[in-house]
Amino acid sequence: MTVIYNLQKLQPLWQTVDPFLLCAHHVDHYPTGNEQLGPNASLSGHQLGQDFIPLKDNWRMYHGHTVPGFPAHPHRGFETVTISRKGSIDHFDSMGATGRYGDGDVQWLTAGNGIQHSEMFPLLNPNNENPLELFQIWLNLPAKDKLCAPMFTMFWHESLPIFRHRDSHQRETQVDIIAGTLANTTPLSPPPNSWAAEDHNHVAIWHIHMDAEAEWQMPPCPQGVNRRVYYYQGQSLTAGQSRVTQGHCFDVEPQQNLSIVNHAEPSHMLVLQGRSINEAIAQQGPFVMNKQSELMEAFNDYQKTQFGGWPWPQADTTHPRHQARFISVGGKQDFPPSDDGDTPCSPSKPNAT
Ligand SMILES: O=C(Oc1cc(O)cc(O)c1C(=O)O)c1ccc(O)c(O)c1
Repeated sequence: MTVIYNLQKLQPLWQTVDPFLLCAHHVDHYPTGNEQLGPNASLSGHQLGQDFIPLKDNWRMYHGHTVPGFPAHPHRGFETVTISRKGSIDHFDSMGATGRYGDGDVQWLTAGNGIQHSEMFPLLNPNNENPLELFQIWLNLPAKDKLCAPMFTMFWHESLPIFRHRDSHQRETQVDIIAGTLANTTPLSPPPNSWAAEDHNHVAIWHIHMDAEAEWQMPPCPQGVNRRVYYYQGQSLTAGQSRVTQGHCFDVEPQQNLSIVNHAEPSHMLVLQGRSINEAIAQQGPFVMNKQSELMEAFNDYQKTQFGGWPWPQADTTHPRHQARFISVGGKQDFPPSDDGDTPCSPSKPNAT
């Protein structure tokens, strides 16, 4: 029996289904970093401010001019989940929260009634290349929660639950659990207004790594839950009875086990799963509401209040090169768990270029 369907080639912005709105996978091979933490290379050939297509190098500046990334911009009506895999991200927002995270950490930001934030990718290594890889996922909020208070949540990679399975040949499948229980592995708590906060919505965000030739059965989920698998790195595998090559996504019949047999190369997949919110969507750029009139209200409110303003020196502010990972929210600092029990240093003043 076929248990996968809608097999399709991945588009530059990965195609998503309700309750997800967007999934961007950024992979950039940045060169060494300069004094300003930007690329130590010529920027000619990059369409500065709008550099999304790597025409010249295999890296992009996105909306950045000096440092790559996304300088201050607003959101309303949904959540961003940023899964860093390689490299660092400097966060600043209109609530006064800031931080540096990366290398597997996950930031979950409930934009709710409105927030401005910046996400810059500082190139911290002046002597070597600065690879960056991250996923930015937009998870919709239901009408009842679209205007909730914004909230900043950080999952340090040291605390993320990991599910591990070894097949009969000791080949491993590892699943990093950002949301959604898998077998007996439960996730960290999502933000309280998230669609993921209600168990019966079965929201899952899983990052899967399978050894070459590993075999694993993804357990079923309830009828009516959308489960989409993005196969983005590897060579090929068999999902159910279908051969799938890297660079494709497919949907899974929820009520059946999905057998995955990996072929000769290690494979990486992302799973986005959840019950549909099933409400009308009115979207313009960074605002996602249910009706046109609510979009107008969003633009008017943003013009009037700037969603709290911008309390930082610049729209593309970064932290100093040697700043370790941290967050500061509501004046309270938090650091990744350390093995040696040492208290990490407090953050220093941010950079203004
Ligand atoms: O790239 C797009 O979205 C983003 C990805 C990020 O990693 C951070 C961000 O702040 C954004 C963003 O807010 O735009 C994107 C979004 C929509 C779209 O039509 C695109 O072509 C790209």
